[in-house]
Amino acid sequence: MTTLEALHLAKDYQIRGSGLRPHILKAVDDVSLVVRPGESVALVGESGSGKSTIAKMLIRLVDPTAGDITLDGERIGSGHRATKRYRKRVQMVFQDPFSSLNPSLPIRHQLVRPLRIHGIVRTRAEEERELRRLLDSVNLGPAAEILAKYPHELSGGQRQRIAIARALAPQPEVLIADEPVSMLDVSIRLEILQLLDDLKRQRNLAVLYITHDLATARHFSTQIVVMRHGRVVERGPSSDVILNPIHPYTQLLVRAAPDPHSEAFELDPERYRRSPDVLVTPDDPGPAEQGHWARAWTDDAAVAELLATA
Ligand SMILES: Nc1ncnc2c1ncn2[C@@H]1O[C@H](COP(=O)(O)OP(=O)(O)OP(=O)(O)O)[C@@H](O)[C@H]1O
Repeated sequence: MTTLEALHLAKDYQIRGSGLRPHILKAVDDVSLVVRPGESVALVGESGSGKSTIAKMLIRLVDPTAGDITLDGERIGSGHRATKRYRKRVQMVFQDPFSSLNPSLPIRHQLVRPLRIHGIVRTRAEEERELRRLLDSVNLGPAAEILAKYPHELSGGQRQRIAIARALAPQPEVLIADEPVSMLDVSIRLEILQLLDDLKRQRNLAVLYITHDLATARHFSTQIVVMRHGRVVERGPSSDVILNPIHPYTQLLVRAAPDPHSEAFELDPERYRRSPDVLVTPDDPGPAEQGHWARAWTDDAAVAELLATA
């Protein structure tokens, strides 16, 4: 199985404001991290700290200004073939299940394409078997019914399960999940996170979990990496970072979230269900106000489809 490593990654953007001289924004500045098989690393930090830019570099949507990305110690080559080989091994689940699926294609089509393109299936019989296996793995069924539906006929949670199934179709070894539940109704967030956790165990996946939510970061990840203004300010085993934060910024994040010694941080599912807002941090305005979080690149179903198929 595969270890994904980012070494001294950096991304600069040139910013041109009206009346201002162009300047360089260091969106990501010298970030290194390792995600090992069967392990989940949570990347946390407030809006604009550079988390999504790291995801975009790791999935090869954006070229780093500096630094390296390696799989099992090997650098990633450039060009279409190398990118396709890489994306077979490293897949991504997007934030917004309402726009990451192509609205004009039935679910069958959206799952079959990555299976065929990455050579997972060759015959019709294999196709049917693999489609059912994929739907089973995300707890969706009956298969014939789901496969015939269009995205608008599914709930947000069902769509995110399909998006996860599509990411799993190439049989990746690394999964990057960028705020995978923040657009979903609070009542189903835990289910989807539990599903990702189960899949991680069953498939020995290396998972990078990007989130604002310290409680789920602690519960679902072995390590937490805290980012601020493009840099890592603290990292360590999840419980250590949450219960004994060292950097003042991490202390601030933890203070702004529910009491780390409280049940909420233990992520008791019963309590979560009874008071669904208990895990909503100040950075997380809730599904109704999250429109602005849906960035153009995650909004674009074509990008999500491209990642699964090329
Ligand atoms: N294409 C771009 N051009 C210019 N600046 C960009 C671009 N993409 C991101 N940025 C800037 O880079 C910084 C990091 O953005 P990024 O989206 O990575 O943060 P984030 O931590 O993922 O935030 P959020 O949690 O809100 O998604 C921000 O200041 C953002 O405005």
